[in-house]
Amino acid sequence: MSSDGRSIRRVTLEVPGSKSITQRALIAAALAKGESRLQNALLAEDTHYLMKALELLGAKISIEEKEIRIAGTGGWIQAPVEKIFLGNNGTALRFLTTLVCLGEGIFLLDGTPRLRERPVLPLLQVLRCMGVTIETPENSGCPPLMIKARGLPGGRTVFTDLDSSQYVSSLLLSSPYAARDVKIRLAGRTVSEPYINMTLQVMEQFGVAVERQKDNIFFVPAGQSYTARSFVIEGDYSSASYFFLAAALGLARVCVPNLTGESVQGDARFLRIIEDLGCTVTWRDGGVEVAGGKLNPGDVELAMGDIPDMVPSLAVLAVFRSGRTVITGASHLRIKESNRLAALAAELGRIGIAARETADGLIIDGGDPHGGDIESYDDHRIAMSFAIAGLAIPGIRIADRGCVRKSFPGFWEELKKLEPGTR
Ligand SMILES: O=C(O)C1=C[C@@H](OP(=O)(O)O)[C@@H](O)[C@H](O)C1
Ligand SMILES: C=C(OP(=O)(O)O)C(=O)O
Repeated sequence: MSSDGRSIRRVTLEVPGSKSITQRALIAAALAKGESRLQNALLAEDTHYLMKALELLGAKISIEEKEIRIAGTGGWIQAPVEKIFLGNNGTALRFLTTLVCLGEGIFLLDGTPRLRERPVLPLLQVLRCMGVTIETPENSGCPPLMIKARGLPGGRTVFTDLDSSQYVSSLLLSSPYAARDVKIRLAGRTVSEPYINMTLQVMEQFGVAVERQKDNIFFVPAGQSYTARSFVIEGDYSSASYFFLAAALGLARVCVPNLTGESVQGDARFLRIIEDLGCTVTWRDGGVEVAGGKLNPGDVELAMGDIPDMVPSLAVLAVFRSGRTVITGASHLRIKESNRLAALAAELGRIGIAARETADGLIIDGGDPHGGDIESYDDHRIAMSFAIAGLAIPGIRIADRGCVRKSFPGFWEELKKLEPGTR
């Protein structure tokens, strides 16, 4: 029953395979020798850019019956004549920056104007210290990158005060093929740490051992290689968060199949957050069911540094709570597909919600939202989170709906199941 006594219908909503696991599995499979098969992989703009790039680097990839088949390179990376264009795929840009170092020759990595604003400098500095020659012709520490590769030398490295975990994942993923052992130490602040754990898990699943000598020290022995395999990818928790949000707002009881409670995906924590805010979460039949509708009032503060992609979903949830929601630890949202802190503050303002950007997050006072035209900033997560607000408030229109193609091309189709009057 909803708070006004109406019974709430149950809706099953499907999400594609995890974007982050798919991209790691693609890298491991492309470096392995022999054929790997990825089932339930994400087929979306980001993964298409990565697959196209891996083909240019020598992997053979085909998609048959939704299964991705990859004949790996065995670590022999070829230098393409053309430049490698990655759209606005930050993960692929960072992962390939180290991977191309395994080859010999000149590699050019580039992307959209927004990708050209997304930093890679901390990773470039580490690779340069190892002896790799890398130029950023725009002299910005951002793409386009020109990498003159002669194999990855390896050695000891330190990353200090990370603004992206993707640099660490990048170095970890290619390190088994380095000339020497690689030892990585993380100093100071780390963000998005669950993604590093995910990298370690996928490496292990493809047969590579990484020694975690301390929480912040990783040792990858040289002379290892990935083993080609069949690999099943679990559902994407980031994509599922929009449907959990819909359940939290009382739009339906939402069941999402193909998710496990023991996932390595950090974004699974969004379920615990909404549980604490008053939702009920039940695990059944290999999936999860969320019921909500009555959110606990009062002020809350949430540190989101580990799960940055959940901030848009949480920000929209905050609109519908009475009380203040303070989001901290999220300054790295400024270097995502859009400057997500600025984008969220601006768009919440357009629907009548007081939201203020802070040095590392947002302060949002829940209230009485009204309709409005929402700018997407070519950012899938802004479009998808406000789309849920649009089901709860009349008169919300989302500009550039197509930007969801980056991670969830079927989003709007799936969302129709939540529209009033559909069964
Ligand atoms: O490694 C990954 O798959 C990702 C890491 C995170 O980025 P940062 O580590 O840059 O925060 C996350 O925001 C991104 O969507 C995917
Ligand atoms: C930040 C994201 O992706 P990427 O960094 O790979 O562009 C995202 O999907 O929210």
